[in-house]
Amino acid sequence: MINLQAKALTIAQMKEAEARSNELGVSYAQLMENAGSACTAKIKELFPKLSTSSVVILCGKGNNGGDGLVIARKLENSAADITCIFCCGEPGTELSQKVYQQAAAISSIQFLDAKKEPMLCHFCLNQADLIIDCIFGTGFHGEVQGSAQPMIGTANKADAVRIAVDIPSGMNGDDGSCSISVFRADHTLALGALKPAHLLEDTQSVCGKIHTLDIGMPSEALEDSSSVKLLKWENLPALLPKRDPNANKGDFGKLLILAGRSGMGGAAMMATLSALRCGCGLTTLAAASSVINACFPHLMEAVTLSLAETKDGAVSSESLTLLSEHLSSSTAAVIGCGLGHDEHTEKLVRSLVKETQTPLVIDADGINCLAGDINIVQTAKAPIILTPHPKEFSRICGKSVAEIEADREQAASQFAQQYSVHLVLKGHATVIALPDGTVYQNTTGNAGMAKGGSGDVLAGMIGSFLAQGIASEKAACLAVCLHGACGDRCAQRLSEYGILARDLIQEIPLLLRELEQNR
Ligand SMILES: NC(=O)C1=CN([C@@H]2O[C@H](COP(=O)(O)OP(=O)(O)OC[C@H]3O[C@@H](n4cnc5c(N)ncnc54)[C@H](OP(=O)(O)O)[C@@H]3O)[C@@H](O)[C@H]2O)[C@@H](O)CC1
Ligand SMILES: Nc1ncnc2c1ncn2[C@@H]1O[C@H](COP(=O)(O)OP(=O)(O)O)[C@@H](O)[C@H]1O
Ligand SMILES: [K+]
Repeated sequence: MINLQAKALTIAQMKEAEARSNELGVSYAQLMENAGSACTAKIKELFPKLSTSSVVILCGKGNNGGDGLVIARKLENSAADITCIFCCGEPGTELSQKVYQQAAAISSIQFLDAKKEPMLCHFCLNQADLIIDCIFGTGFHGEVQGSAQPMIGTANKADAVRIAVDIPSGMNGDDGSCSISVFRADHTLALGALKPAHLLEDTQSVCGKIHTLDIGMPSEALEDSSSVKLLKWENLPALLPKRDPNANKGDFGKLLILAGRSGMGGAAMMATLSALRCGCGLTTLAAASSVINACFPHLMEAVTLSLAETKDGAVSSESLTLLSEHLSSSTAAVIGCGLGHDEHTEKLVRSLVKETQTPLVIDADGINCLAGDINIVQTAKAPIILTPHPKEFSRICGKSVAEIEADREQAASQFAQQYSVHLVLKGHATVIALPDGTVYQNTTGNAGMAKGGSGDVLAGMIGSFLAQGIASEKAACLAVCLHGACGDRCAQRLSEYGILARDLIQEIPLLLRELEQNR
């Protein structure tokens, strides 16, 4: 697994991360102290008028309440007055009791109990300039009950800035479901990492603006979890191997690209040129004879293999033996870009996928040729990377495009695990899902790339890295993120409207140069 920071940690994973931090020497008490410090710094930044302001901190009896008590202590000299309201009785955990003792020693902090002095609590909330919500965090379940409920009600109506610590009280951190009574925040300070609820569209009006705060958890504690990992440009230098100075072309692999029916020569060319630009030793384009004739003058560095063509311009299944031979002497293959889909190509593709042991990237029509019975990928002998866009994915996974788009990571991961393939689900924030359940989400790329040809470029790039012996996971991550970065650079220069897929190919060597320098 490539070690990257997780996009979001579930509550269970967060608890694991806290336990690992503890094992690595950052104690629970230290984490709470750090959380209080990080929140205080962010609150000062978000609320510069603090020195003339009344601050109310709503505290629960768990550790979220403990965070509130640390914040009260740390804000002591910065605010005009500070009131802590215990909404569920006095602190109940060992940690929160300890920080309560420390806060209680400061005479300027007022402590109220919502059950015993409700009128005074409502009054303070109505007078407050800033309300900080520390009633419930990751330990919340069910519906808000008891005195917490009216406190949240008054806080939500008060003319104050509202800041929630970790999770707005009344919201479930995993699924974002909300109690009838939920604290409505202008800002939410996510401690250590985002929780899944922070990322949901439906919860944005409850969370307000979300800020993720570093609370000093060691990066190993956060990285080591199985949730979605963000793939960023900064991660790429480590994925690009150094080329051996003594190497020859045979050391950088042989890629076979089976692409291009008549009329789709552009796709074949695009995949071939991008493979060449990504450093493969020898790249062969196998395509319908009319495509080879048209492309040949533009592919000086590639080997071409002219295939028999049907009267409709498709690659004929007669080429099976020839292709099998070439495939067996290749170190990787890309199948599908502009290949077309008819009975000939289907027979050809299915036979190759069934027999070969050469690692495959299957794209576009290659995927369509398998859609009739996708179980073939499960029994295939070769490692397979599938690169569908959502519509192609819909044909092989049995879900509608809307269902896929509703949770792209989940849909991709389920498929990758079920069929034991690497799946690259393309589109905005391309998802890379591995058979072991690991999921990456790409952060590069833009809508300027939503044009015919961009996907062919990506297929060629993945194939090229794969042919050079880079493992499927790294080859897919490297190519996807680099491809998106090429799109971003091109958009800066040429606008999202004006970029062409061929511009992405020209950008590849420039960005590879930057990666080589940053390695
Ligand atoms: N662990 C660490 O190292 C660190 C943790 N940190 C902080 O701790 C937070 C998690 O703390 P936590 O686990 O104590 O849970 P928390 O959210 O405070 O609430 C639990 C309390 O609420 C109660 N309760 C729940 N639902 C209820 C309901 N519907 N109505 C009424 N009561 C209800 C529940 O009662 P019970 O379920 O036990 O009956 C229990 O008493 C986390 O979000 C972060 O802010 C940071 O400081 C960093 C270090
Ligand atoms: N809005 C977007 N943001 C980022 N990348 C995008 C966006 N739209 C498309 N792309 C990328 O462009 C490529 C388009 O591929 P695809 O849909 O297969 O097109 P084609 O096969 O016609 O080239 C994919 O790599 C995809 O991730
Ligand atoms: K909270």
